[in-house]
Amino acid sequence: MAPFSSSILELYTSLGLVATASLAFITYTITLYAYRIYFSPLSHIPGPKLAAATRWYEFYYDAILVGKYYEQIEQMHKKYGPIVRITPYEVHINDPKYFNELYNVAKKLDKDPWYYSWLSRNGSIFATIDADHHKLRSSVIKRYFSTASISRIEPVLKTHFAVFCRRLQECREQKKPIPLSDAYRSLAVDVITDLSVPKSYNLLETEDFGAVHTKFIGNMTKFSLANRHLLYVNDILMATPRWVVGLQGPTPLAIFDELKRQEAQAVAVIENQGKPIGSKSFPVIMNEVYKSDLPPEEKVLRRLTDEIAILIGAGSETTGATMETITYHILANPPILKQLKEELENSFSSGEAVDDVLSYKVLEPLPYLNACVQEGLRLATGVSGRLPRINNFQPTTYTSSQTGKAYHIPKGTPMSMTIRELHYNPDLFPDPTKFDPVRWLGDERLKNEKWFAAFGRGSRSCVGLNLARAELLMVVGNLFGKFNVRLADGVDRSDIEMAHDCFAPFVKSDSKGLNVDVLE
Ligand code: HEM
Repeated sequence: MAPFSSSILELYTSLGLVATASLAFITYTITLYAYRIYFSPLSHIPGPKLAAATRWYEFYYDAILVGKYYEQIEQMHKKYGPIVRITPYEVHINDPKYFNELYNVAKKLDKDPWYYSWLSRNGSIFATIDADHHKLRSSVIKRYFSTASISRIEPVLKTHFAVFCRRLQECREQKKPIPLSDAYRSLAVDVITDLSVPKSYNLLETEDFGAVHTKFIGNMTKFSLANRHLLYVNDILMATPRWVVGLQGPTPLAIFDELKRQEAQAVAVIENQGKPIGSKSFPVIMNEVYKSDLPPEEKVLRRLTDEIAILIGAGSETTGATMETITYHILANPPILKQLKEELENSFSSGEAVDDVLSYKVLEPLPYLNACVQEGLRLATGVSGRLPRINNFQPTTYTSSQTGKAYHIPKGTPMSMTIRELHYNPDLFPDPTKFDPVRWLGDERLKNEKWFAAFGRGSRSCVGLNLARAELLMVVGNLFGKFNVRLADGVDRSDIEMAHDCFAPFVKSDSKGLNVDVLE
């Protein structure tokens, strides 16, 4: 046994080491934070000092409070003006006139690798960082969803809308409310999986209208907010044996299983070498990607899995949430409902409206229907994230359109803007929270188009916009052209409005969802 005096000496020595290490860490942290606040090339950009000092500030609002940093950023703009430093590395701009300048096809900007690391889907076109690499990867998918492609896709859309209408009829007969929040997202998942992967999901056929899958997307998206800050959380989950994940509870297990299902689709594409399997008589996107002249490293399992995961997520949550917003506002505004129904009734013979699914082709020319969809896209803002871009070649000068003051932004700095701030700006859209389709009719439309950016702008704008528009017109056209529906008891606006920014807008956790009754 060591003598008493030598134990004390050892204790003092180890305490001394701990104290020295702690002191060194504190000194380093203070020096680093002081450098970031007072000496970094971004120190002249206004904003809260804590946000400039450390990313833990954002972590608190983003990962702990779950998608609440957007509210802080709004407050920062109110206090500090149109440009603010929101992290040690990133500036955020709220100046509508600058939107088209930042998100401009003529500019070769990269995405911010940190921000887009959120889902660990770097193989997808969505999360591809480098502008040239993105151009290479996105060519096949962009072709697939061109404006002209919608007539090719229309029979697939009609098949799934027929299931949607049948499920509505069943609810009418059984006098049961229909959970549209789930049904809409599942409709969108069924369409995008039919078009893009070997095995379609057919969620609308399930008893619960695909509620389990909707929950998966929500949980996965929220869970991934931590991944952005504590890198590799998602990768660790996927590398963990299933039984160990199971010990963490049903939510991680459901996420794990669904991600494995997405991977299995990529395996099927590779094993069949892009040849169709099953009964699909139309080209499937991921098979087209596999058969394309992209280099072999663009066709490996991880890259195809990433693309599939993003197509399913991007193609469903955004579209489903927008359908939900449009439907709620039409039902909550009887004069709008009346005008829309009149337009639909005057456009089709009663037989057409009753027997068949109203197709995109017949709905597309209707002005009031289009105006309702456009206004819903504005209010829903299907992407609430802040979309940071980086100019890695040269610095940027941002000049405030309000004060004329110029700010130097060094090259390599993530610069972000938020579509929502454009769409909810009262100078551009008076009474911005009001659902008012008239904004999109006649001359008003010409004036307002300039400030509409639901699908983003520039070279990284939405590849699925033609598909999304077709789905939105068909859902609103069929729901109100073929059925009489009303909001179920207790449903209000707070059930469909954004409460969390998880890149996509998510409603409050105790939302009742958009439930409607289908009337005779
Ligand atoms: C109302 C529905 C939709 C809205 C509001 C919407 C909005 C957007 C926005 C704003 C972006 C740009 C994101 C960024 O800058 O990081 C985007 C990108 C994207 N969207 Fe959509 N989207 C919708 C539907 C769809 C659909 C149906 C698909 C299915 C194909 C889709 C697939 C994608 C993909 C793959 C990207 C990444 C594009 C790229 O980086 O090249 N979206 N979407």
